[in-house]
Amino acid sequence: MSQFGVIGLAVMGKNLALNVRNHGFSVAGFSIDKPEVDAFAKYEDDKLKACYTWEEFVDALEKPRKILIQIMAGRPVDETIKRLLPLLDKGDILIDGGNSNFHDTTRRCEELAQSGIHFIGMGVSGGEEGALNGPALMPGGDEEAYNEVAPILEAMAAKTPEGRPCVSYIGQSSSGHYVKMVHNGIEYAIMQEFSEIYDILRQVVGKTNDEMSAIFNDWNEDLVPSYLTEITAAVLKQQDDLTPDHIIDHILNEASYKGTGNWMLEDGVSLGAPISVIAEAVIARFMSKATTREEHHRVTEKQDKPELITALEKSLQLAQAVAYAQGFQQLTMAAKAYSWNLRYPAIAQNWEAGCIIRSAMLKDIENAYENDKDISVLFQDAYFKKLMTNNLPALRQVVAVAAASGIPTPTLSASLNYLESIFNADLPANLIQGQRDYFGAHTYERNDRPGVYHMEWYEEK
Ligand SMILES: NC(=O)C1=CN([C@@H]2O[C@H](COP(=O)(O)OP(=O)(O)OC[C@H]3O[C@@H](n4cnc5c(N)ncnc54)[C@H](OP(=O)(O)O)[C@@H]3O)[C@@H](O)[C@H]2O)C=CC1
Ligand SMILES: O=C(CO)[C@H](O)[C@H](O)COP(=O)(O)O
Repeated sequence: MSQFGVIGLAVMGKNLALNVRNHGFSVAGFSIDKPEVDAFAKYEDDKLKACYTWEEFVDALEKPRKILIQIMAGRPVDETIKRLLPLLDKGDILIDGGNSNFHDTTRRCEELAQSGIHFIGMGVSGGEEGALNGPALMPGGDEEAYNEVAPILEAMAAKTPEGRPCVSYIGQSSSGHYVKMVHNGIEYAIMQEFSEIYDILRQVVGKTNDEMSAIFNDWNEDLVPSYLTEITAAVLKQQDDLTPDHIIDHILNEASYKGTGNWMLEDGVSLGAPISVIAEAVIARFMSKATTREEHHRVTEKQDKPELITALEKSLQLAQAVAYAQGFQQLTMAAKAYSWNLRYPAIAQNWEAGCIIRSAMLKDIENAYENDKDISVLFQDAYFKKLMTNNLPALRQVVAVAAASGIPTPTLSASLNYLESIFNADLPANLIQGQRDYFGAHTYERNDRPGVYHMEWYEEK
């Protein structure tokens, strides 16, 4: 009998199953796609079983069954649960490891609780390589069920540099999938920040692909050590296999998306979360498909100055911190709105290895929330306040240089505007309140006395 089951044996499911097996647990795998099962069967041994029918799969599992569903999110997950339910027993545990929308997970938690099936909505990050060698896992939902599967999840998860597993119970209901959604929103933001820095390096500083690759490699050892820095250097260096050029110069500049970043924005809007950088990153992907591609005037004078390259590195470091800060800010607002008891140091720890947004900075974020779990803005923490003070002049300089050169910097500019606004007691929203009260009698509050006021701005005609 197998200790763990995986449904869906595409890139993620197959590698997660192999990961479980490689950590000494027996695993059974099933997919509705026969070629996927055939490919999986090639790994068969005394700890790995490939199953060709739903019944064979369910019967191969030890009770209570522990089943990871790793398939395309959306309706396929509901269809799979519907197909499985008659074959399961009360007390069995279902884990949805796909990128499911958290609203679907909330509903599934409620529906499955009524059937006596324990349900865990689990965010998974790390791509193909992470799935095999150690992903970051973000499980939420039934805590009792989490404790049952924790030994397997902890064994398969990535480990932080200190050897701690990148998995822990996130919280109630759909909070695990919510945290994965926020992870992806941060991912969109940091990726867009990299692309803007790349644009300035090539257009304004005039660096070649190999030079830019070397610069990102240097930064990976310096102020911006992260997986995304590492792969940016690798992507820029890669030769094309169809032409003598670098592949980057032949990749169409339209960014696709499956939607998790968009979902974060949708919920951010409903919560009133000031996630401007993530919003700009989502919209930048839309813009990459919407642009007319007509050339406009750009200042072409090159500025190959070491000071500008240093300013770009400091800007990227600070903008990356803003992306994380906005993600955590939305998490704190969601925790309040949805009554989740989220542990922010544990979430930062879960992201320290294995996932796409892993970086050395996450340890500093873990420390910040360990020191004060109630900070509403990451830059209230002493370490991040100092980072902001040190790097803000560089970010101002970079945004100004880009603007003067006609280079769009939606996320770098939004990062700057966030920092200029978030500690600003003098924002001009008083004028907006005056206008609202003028045209719509919407009332306003005063800064010198309590209460709600309305001004008779004009005489009625
Ligand atoms: N790829 C990545 O880097 C990451 C992916 N994820 C998430 O993990 C999940 C799996 O991703 P990935 O491995 O890339 O594969 P896909 O997202 O491409 O999903 C393919 C799998 O879903 C199965 N499937 C589709 N429709 C159904 C259905 N109606 N019933 C049962 N199975 C169905 C497919 O079977 P069939 O071939 O028959 O259609 C196949 O096994 C997704 O939710 C994805 O968002 C999470 C983190 C990273
Ligand atoms: O979850 C992931 C990484 O963390 C997946 O790779 C996801 O598909 C990335 O999002 P998008 O496809 O929208 O860029």
